[in-house]
Amino acid sequence: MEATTQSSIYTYKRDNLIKEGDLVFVYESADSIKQITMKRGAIYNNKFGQFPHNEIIDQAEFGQKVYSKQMKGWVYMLRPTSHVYTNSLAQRTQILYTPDISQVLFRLELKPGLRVVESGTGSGSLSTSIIRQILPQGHLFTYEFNAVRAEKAREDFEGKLGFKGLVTVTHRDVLSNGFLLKDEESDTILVSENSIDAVFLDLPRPQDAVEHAYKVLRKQGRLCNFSPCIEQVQKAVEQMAHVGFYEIRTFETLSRDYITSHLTFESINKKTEEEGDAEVKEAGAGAGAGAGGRRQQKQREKGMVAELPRADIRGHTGYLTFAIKF
Ligand SMILES: C[S@@+](CC[C@H](N)C(=O)[O-])C[C@H]1O[C@@H](n2cnc3c(N)ncnc32)[C@H](O)[C@@H]1O
Repeated sequence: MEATTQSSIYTYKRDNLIKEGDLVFVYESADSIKQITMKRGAIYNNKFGQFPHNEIIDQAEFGQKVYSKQMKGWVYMLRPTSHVYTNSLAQRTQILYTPDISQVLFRLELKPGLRVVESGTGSGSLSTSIIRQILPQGHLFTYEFNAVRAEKAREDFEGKLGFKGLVTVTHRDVLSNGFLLKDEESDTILVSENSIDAVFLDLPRPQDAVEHAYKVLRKQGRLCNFSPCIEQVQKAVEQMAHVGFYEIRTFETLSRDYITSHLTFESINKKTEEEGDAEVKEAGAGAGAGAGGRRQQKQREKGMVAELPRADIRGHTGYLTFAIKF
């Protein structure tokens, strides 16, 4: 892919330097990642102090640690990726997360050049991953019946994410009106019967969208439905079989995260002496205070690295049902 002057969620810049207009993910900690667009004169503020954009633009690189003006702490300036975007977007609805998104991209066999239909758009979490998978020649047609969400998604995709020309957001109730689509201005047919490679559904009463999906899918096109409850799955599956889908299979994705932690022997020993208890203290991951951060760095060197399961494991999100049109 060509180098560009603006880094969007899909362009890969060979030049690693952060420029004005670049979308940057500010990593404060694993649980706090903020999106900012670099603008001369602007200042990013957090608990560590001020981060003037002027001191970052044309000076810092993606992946670099940047200290606040007051030297009270630091953040990492990260390049945009789908995973980080999903974990930092403005949530307007329930969203799909990486474990489910991975299954969807893989089992729908999405690849560059494909034409995909999605409904509802929601917060655009899945949409961004689909677009990244099918660019540069593919296209996503995404439908959302909430007018405000449709407009916000259009703004995000065409503005800060740099997806103009790769996605069409349509404000529509797809259960009543289906997916056939025409550009009224140019009178061009955008979505016709048998013209789509994959359809993804994430909306209430999916069974009422199944026939619409069948109509626009080409032969061997793939359908995926995401439903949080099994009763909805049963109705959708019944309808899929009824309209002529084959290879209908449902999956539930359960994923256990492990966190890489730096454990300090110093803290283990101190605790043992004080309490006779070998409790382990984490030296802390991610951003930290300036002097404190350097102290932690030294402790880390003396400690060990361990993989610990997250306490707050994400459980059931929903069921993914896949089917093929023959
Ligand atoms: C759970 S959200 C989708 C989240 C999305 N998959 C994501 O990852 O960000 C469901 C969306 O479907 C929309 N929706 C519900 N019924 C619809 C319909 N009949 N036609 C179009 N969109 C609909 C809702 O407004 C809502 O925004």
